[in-house]
Amino acid sequence: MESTGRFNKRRHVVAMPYPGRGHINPMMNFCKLLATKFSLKDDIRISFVVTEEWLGILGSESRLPPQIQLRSIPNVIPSELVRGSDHKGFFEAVQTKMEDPFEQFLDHLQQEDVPGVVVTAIISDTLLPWTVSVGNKKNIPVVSFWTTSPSLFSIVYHIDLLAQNGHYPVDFSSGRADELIDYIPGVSPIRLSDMPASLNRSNEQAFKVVSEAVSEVRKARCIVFTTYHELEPLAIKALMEVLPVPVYPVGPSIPLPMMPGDDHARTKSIDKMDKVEYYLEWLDSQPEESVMYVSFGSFLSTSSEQMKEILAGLSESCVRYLLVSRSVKDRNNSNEMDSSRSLVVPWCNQLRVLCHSSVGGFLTHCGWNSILEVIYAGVPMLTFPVAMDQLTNSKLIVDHWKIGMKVIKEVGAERPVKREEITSTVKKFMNLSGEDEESKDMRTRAKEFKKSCRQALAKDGSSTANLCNFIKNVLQYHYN
Ligand SMILES: O=c1ccn([C@@H]2O[C@H](COP(=O)(O)OP(=O)(O)O[C@H]3O[C@H](CO)[C@@H](O)[C@H](O)[C@H]3O)[C@@H](O)[C@H]2O)c(=O)[nH]1
Repeated sequence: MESTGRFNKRRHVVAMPYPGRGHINPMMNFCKLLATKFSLKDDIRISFVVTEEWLGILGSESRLPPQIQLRSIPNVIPSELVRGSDHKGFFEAVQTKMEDPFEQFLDHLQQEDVPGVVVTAIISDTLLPWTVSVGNKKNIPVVSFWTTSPSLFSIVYHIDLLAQNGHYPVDFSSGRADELIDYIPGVSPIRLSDMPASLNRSNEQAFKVVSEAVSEVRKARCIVFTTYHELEPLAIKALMEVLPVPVYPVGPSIPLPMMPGDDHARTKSIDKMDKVEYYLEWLDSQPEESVMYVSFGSFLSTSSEQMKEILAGLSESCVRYLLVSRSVKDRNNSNEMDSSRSLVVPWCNQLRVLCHSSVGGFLTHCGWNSILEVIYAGVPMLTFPVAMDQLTNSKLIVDHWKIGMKVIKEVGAERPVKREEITSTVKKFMNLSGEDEESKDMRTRAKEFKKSCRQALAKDGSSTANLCNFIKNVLQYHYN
C-alpha cells in the first residue's frame, strides 16, 4: 500500500529494549526521534516491546507520539524492583527466558497486521543477541542498538586481543592495576584498573556472555550508537573499520525537546506544558551554578555505609545539593536536612534538572545516559563509578575529555571513601573558594562540549546526517 508515493510499503518497526531504565530510555528517545522524521500519513508504526511490569511503569509516564505503541510480553524475568540485588541472576534470565515470548509476539504481530504492512526491522538492544537469530530466521533485518560508549564496545569486541595479552580473565587485585592496555583499536592507552569491572576474573562468565552478544552484531543489519561522532571519533572510526556492518552514531539519545525553541531551560513555555515540580521550584530559589546534583542512576546504589559518608561529606562542604535517593518517599522525609540548602527526592526529571541554571555539578555513578545528558547540559561531573562500564566512562570524563574530577582517586583506595575526602573534593570541584583554576577550566570545557553536542544534533550536524542515512539505508525511506 502506498501512502505518499515515496513508500513502496508501510513501515512497521519492532523495538526491543533490554529491560532496564538505562536501556529503555535511550531506545524510547531514539524511537521518538524516528517518529518525528515521518509524518502521520507516511504511516510508520513502531511497536515498543517491554515486559508487563515495564508496561505498567511506562504506561503511566509516557506521552507517546501516535506512531509508537507500547506492547508487552509476559513477566518472564525477575522484577525490576529486585534487579539491583541480583544483577547476575537478572542478566541470566534475560539471556535465557525472553526469546520464546518475543518470537511468539512477532508471530502474533504479523497475523494482526493489515495486508501490505510488514515488520521492516527489529531494533534490538545489543545485549539481547537472541533477537538476531529470531530476526534472521524470519528474514527481518535486525538493528543492533548499543547503549554505552563505543570505546567500551571496542574493548568487549576485542576480547581475543585481551586474552592474547593476558588481560582476560584477570585478577584486578593482583597488583597489576597500573598495567597499560594500549592495543584496543580506537581506545587510548588505559590502565587495567580503568577497564570495565566485568573483565575481573570474578565476573568472567558475564564478560564472556556480553562479548558473545557483541560479536553477534556481525550478523545484524547495522549498529546504532546512542552517542555522537565528535565525542569519541577514534573509537567510532576504528569500529567502522573492523565491523562488517554500517555504524550509525545518532545521539545523544536523550529526551530531546519536541517543541521548537524548547531548550530544556526553565522557561514559561515549558511551565505551561508540564506541571512545575517542587524540586524545580526549589532550584529556582538557588544561586546560579551553585547546586550539586547527586544521582546513582536507576537501579544501583552505593552501600548504606558509603551513602552515609557521602551525605556527611556534602553537608560538611556546605555545598547546596539535590540528591536522588529511592529510599526517600517524599520531600517530607528529608528529615533533618537543611531544606534551604539541600533537597532529597525519590526521582526527578534528570535532564530538566541538569539543564537548570542553578545546577553547577553532577556527582554521578557514570551511567552512559547520565553522561550524555550532562554533556548536553554543559555541566561538569564528579565521578563515583560503581560497576560495569562506569570505571571506563569515568576515565573518559576525567582524563580524556577533562570535564570532570574523580572522588575515588586510586585503585584499591579505602572503601567506603571517607567524608573528609568527599568534603575536600567537593569543595575543589564546585570551586567554593572561587579561585580553583582547575575547576574553572573544567567548567569552560564542559560548556564547549555542550556546544559540540548540540551542533551534532543541528540540521547540518553529524547525528542528523547519520539518522538520515539510517532511515534511507535501513528503513528504505527517503525524506527531505
Ligand atoms: O531521578 C532520576 C534518576 C535517573 N533518571 C534517568 O535514568 C537514566 C539512568 O541511566 P544511566 O545514567 O545510564 O544509569 P543506569 O540506569 O545505572 O544505566 C545502566 O545502563 C547504562 C547504559 O547501558 C550503563 O552505562 C550503566 O552503567 C548501567 O548501570 C537516565 O536517562 C536518567 O535521566 C531520571 O530520569 N531521574
